[in-house]
Amino acid sequence: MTVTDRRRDGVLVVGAAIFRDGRLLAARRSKGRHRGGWELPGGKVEPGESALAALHRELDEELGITVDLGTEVNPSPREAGIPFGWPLPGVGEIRIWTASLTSAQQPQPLEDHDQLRWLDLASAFSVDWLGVDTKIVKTLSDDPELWLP
Ligand SMILES: Nc1nc2c([nH]c(=O)n2[C@H]2C[C@H](O)[C@@H](COP(=O)(O)OP(=O)(O)OP(=O)(O)O)O2)c(=O)[nH]1
Repeated sequence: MTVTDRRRDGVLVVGAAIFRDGRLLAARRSKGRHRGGWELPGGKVEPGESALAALHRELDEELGITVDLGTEVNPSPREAGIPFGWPLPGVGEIRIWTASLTSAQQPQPLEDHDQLRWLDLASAFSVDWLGVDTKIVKTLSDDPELWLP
């Protein structure tokens, strides 16, 4: 897979929609401005780092897991109007990929999170997602294949 490290102004954040047995992994932030909000795990791309390298690094640091990445989850062209990821107002943008665990691993909230939860489609909106994540999860919920047990 070829991934361009295009970016608009501001910080580039990357995240993973990790599915296991038809459930999506949600993580609750334990500190900072977004404390208590639920997100897709990931973090900021560091200078000189590729987006995908950053994503694998963040998942290892935050959850102690290794993943296989699937496809990028993009906003609908109508909503985005441009071929970038999801706008993070005042921050930059976030790009999201679907992912699966490479083996039978148990993600742990090692840093940045205090709770993890696996959500099926029926409970996908039962947590208080950060603003843009609500839209991302809505897009994910439109693809029933991801949620097959
Ligand atoms: N990781 C992640 N961040 C998100 C999501 N949705 C969302 O608005 N954000 C925002 C919150 C933060 O402003 C920014 C990500 O910063 P971060 O704090 O996770 O990144 P990091 O671990 O590299 O940061 P740092 O504490 O080392 O500075 O993006 C999401 O689904 N996942």
